[in-house]
Amino acid sequence: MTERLTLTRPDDWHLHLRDLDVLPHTVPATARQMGRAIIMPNLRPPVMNAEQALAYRERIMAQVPAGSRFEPLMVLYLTDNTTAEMIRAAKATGKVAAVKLYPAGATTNSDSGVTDLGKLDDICAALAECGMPLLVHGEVTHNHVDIFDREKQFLDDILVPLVSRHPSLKLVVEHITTADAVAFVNSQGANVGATITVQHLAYNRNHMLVGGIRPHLFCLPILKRNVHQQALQAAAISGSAKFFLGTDSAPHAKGAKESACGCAGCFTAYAAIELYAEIFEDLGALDKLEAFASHFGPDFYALPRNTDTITLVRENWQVPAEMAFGHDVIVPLRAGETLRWKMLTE
Ligand SMILES: NC(=O)N[C@@H](CC(=O)O)C(=O)O
Ligand SMILES: [Zn+2]
Ligand SMILES: [Zn+2]
Repeated sequence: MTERLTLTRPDDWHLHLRDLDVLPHTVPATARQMGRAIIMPNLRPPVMNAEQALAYRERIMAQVPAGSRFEPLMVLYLTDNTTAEMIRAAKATGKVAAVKLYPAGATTNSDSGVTDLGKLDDICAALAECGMPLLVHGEVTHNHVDIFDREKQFLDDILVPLVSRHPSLKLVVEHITTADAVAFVNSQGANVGATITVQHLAYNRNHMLVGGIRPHLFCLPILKRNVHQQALQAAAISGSAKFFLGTDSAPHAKGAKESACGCAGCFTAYAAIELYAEIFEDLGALDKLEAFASHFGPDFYALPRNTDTITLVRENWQVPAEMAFGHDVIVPLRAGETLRWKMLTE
């Protein structure tokens, strides 16, 4: 049995740090493990232009612990008013790595998102020209489409035509949740990839709904049936460079989750690599973890792989029931449970 595992330092290609008083908690949690992270722009108001991205980056950098070389990779939030010129200006800063498409109303703080996805052609052309990836929250938002079918419908209605109009566009289907998304990504060239979260690998909708409703497992896109979970697991351990680590760690205060109308999002950043290690080990594929966590993401983004390493040791430890979160508390994924891997801190 492997007792100790040394990996190239991983990166998180999908992360929510939020802002202001919670940054002193969210930034160190990720900076301890990850070399870089793609910082999601769904603040209120969102990060819509280069200037806002640089200002947000400064607020993040102010909370990076001394000695850490953590680098936040900033992202612009597409709205109906984003122009190709704004994309080029963001690229020119050298600090903005990607652009995020949230269909309006699809998820947390997405009300300023794009309302007419048919009008994205100029933006996609500018992105393809800059070599900047388009990151998508891939769900349609129509009332008549069942919440469990929204990802598949987005693939069929939006992404298939989009990639055929922009064959060289780099596209990341974020936090994929279905066998359909795995098949879509596999059917495309090397310019189309996907992130896979801890929660979508570890759980299916039964875990969330059988025996009582578990609000801390509620995230978007929502957990699907077990056959989809199995397809995601197979993709993650397949060794295909199209699938890489993106936690979608999305903290919401305890009261906002344990509520009559609870927020979507799971907090996993505190032990992201340990959580993935446990899943990969359970799937008999610990040897596939390093490429998924540390190689395929930078390769896709055309960035160098990290040159330092982290070490995990087999050691049981109990996840706290709650963690500090600004003036509030947060309930982490797997609160109160025992994890079996622990990252050594230098
Ligand atoms: N994934 C989630 O359930 N929530 C994310 C938004 C997102 O990534 O869709 C959040 O910002 O809370
Ligand atoms: Zn999303
Ligand atoms: Zn997210």
